[in-house]
Amino acid sequence: MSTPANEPPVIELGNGAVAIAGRPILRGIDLTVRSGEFVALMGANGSGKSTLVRALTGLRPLASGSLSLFGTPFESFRDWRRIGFVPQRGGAGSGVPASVWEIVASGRLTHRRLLRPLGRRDRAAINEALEVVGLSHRANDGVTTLSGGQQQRVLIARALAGEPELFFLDEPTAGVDLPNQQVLADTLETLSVRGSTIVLVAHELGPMAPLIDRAVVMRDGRVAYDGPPLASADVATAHLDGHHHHHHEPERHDHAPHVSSLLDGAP
Ligand SMILES: Nc1ncnc2c1ncn2[C@@H]1O[C@H](COP(=O)(O)OP(=O)(O)OP(=O)(O)O)[C@@H](O)[C@H]1O
Repeated sequence: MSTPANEPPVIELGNGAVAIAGRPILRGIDLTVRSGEFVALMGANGSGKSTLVRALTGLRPLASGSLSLFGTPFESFRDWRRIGFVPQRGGAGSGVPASVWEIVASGRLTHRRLLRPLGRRDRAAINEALEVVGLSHRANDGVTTLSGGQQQRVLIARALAGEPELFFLDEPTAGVDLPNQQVLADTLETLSVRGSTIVLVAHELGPMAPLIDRAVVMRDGRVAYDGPPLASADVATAHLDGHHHHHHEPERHDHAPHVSSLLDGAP
């Protein structure tokens, strides 16, 4: 996924800080993500991963710092269809039992002109998204009749239907069984090979480990590590938690290995 040198970063956050109810949650965050990168955002519970994703998607305001998306300052950014967000599962499927197709179609709404029915192109995108996650045959079923892992795939299909260039996924494999994790990993690989930029919040990478270009490890609301994925991300977390009380200078790393070379078994 080589990027033309003149292309602006997809995400550029400088010295970002977030406070919730007056309490500092994130501090001094510098994060640059380039087009086509597959970044894993890791770290212990409560280290600030979800809060960072919310700040990057505008769901949580920055107390200070500068944020640009696709080279546009956040304040003037309007092109939200370029961004897909798969939230942490949790309540998905509770309440109104929408059908799988309806949930996925909701991800297409930003493309649709106001009050116009979905067009042929919209339907094609919705159906393709269902196919990618392997749920075409469940399109008309209520989401509540699906397993947790399948519901997670519905949420990914919803983001896919919008055909975004940048995907945020918050813990998509939490509580998902291994076969479903593998389907998720295959889906993300497809997206990555197509050139999508992916920011994945994950506690454990599991079958997604070989896809990652770069790991960003959060600790106490700061970036404790930014660099090539280590042999085991759990080692990274354990290492950082166990021995270091001061955060590391982030390690810059602009030449991420290609997904394909990782899959070929290169280091
Ligand atoms: N809405 C909120 N109100 C109060 N505190 C919050 C809120 N959201 C997050 N926090 C606090 O901010 C800190 C970071 O939380 P965050 O959810 O970003 O961490 P995380 O790394 O994503 O953890 P997890 O893996 O548990 O999702 C935690 O101390 C949490 O208690």
